[in-house]
Amino acid sequence: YRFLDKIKNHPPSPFPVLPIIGHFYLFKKPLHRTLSKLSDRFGPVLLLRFGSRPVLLISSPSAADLVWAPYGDHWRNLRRISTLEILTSSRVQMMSHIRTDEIRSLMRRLVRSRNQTVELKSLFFELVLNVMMRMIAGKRYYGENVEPVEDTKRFQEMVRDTLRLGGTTNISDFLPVLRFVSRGYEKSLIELQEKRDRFMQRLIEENRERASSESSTSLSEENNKNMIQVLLFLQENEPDYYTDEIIRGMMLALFSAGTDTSSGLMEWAMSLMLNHPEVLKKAQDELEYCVGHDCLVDESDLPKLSYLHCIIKETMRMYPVGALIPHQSSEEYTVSGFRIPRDTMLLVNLWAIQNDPKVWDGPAKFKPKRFKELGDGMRDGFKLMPFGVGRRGCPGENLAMRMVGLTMASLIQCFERETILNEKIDMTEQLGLSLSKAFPSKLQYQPCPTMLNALSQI
Ligand code: HEM
Repeated sequence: YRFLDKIKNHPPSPFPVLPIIGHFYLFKKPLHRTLSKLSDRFGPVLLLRFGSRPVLLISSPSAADLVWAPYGDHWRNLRRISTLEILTSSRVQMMSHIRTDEIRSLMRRLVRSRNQTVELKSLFFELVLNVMMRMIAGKRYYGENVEPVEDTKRFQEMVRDTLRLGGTTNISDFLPVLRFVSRGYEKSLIELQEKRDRFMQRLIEENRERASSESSTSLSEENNKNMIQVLLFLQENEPDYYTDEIIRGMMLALFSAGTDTSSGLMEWAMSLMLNHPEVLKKAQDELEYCVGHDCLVDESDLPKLSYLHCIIKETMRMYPVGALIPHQSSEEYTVSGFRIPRDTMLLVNLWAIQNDPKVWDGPAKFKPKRFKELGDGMRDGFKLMPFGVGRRGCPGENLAMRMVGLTMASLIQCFERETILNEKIDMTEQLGLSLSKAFPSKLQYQPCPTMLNALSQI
């Protein structure tokens, strides 16, 4: 290992990677915690080598501006399209009816299944998938009024395979010499990718046919367009730039970056609130004060719900769903006088930064109110960056905050909930690269008597 001040103008030296893997596998700790221990022991900025690959591990807010390092071409196009065309605030706003519809459909489902046990993970995951797929392609695949047709089955199977393969740790990512062990895994990944490509291409063709058969006026109305239609419209003028491959890549990027993250955050936040009834009570009081009982909370109410906003932020601080942000320098790069070699993987340990006792007061405590005291200036010091920062920061932040905010607000406003046998929810983290719950949170929902009237109207 080398500390950052020692790597100035030196190439990375080989780091014995076995202790990391040993810790990961033997002590069964999630990787962000293992790497955090390593940083505690050797320093907050380490240059390691995994096989032939230099890896810069950052666990300190003062070094986090390294995430500004240059990035490669292959992602630049997708990035540009997502921020300038697809996830602009006006388009996200235009699609608010989809989020409202889907959240109301979830509420009807919960009213119907009162006294039955529900699993938060699948509930939120299906909600977010429906929202994302309606925004992308105008179709939903789960819940009410969804026919079990071939297309639906294919989509659901594809999602299952993605979760199964995505949740597997591939040992050859850490030790490339063991590549032969993971050949079967790599083959399954390639097959899955081909399946997803065929599925996405079919959706593109369907929308292309619809565009040519529908009147040009109905499609020129921005409100009616899904994301594929927006991209096909752009393709007409710039076919070499907006190719079908780019459209498929865009769909996949939104689908994979937006679903697990948003639903994971909702599960962590709801579980934390169930374990802290005093926080839940304050959130209920806020909703009662700001919205009342006569109508359901709406996206336009979200700016008034400042305590709910603090709960979401505090959840993201304690359980950032992207706990380790990986970047890669496409060229040799110098920052603050330190030389970062080309092709270095920059791994920012967000979890370690956001849970560092030197930076946060009592970081293991769930204390939403700390954000009321600290205000929004927190970001400036790179102490809290659950969506990343700068030009590689998450382009879906606005969408995610609206979707998560409205779902949480609706559940808090309309339902009373009981954990199974009133036990505390187990907050153990799953092993793996993303930060998800090891055990699903299960509970029963009962509509609040005061909200029955408003609920009966949806
Ligand atoms: C709670 C929800 C979410 C969280 C916590 C989250 C977090 C993140 C983080 C940490 C990154 C990496 C930033 C970096 O590399 O510096 C990222 C990237 C990205 N996110 Fe999100 N995200 C969320 C929801 C979404 C949604 C809803 C979408 C879109 C529909 C989305 C689309 C993307 C895309 C396309 C990237 C890649 C950007 C790039 O590499 O340039 N995310 N997100």
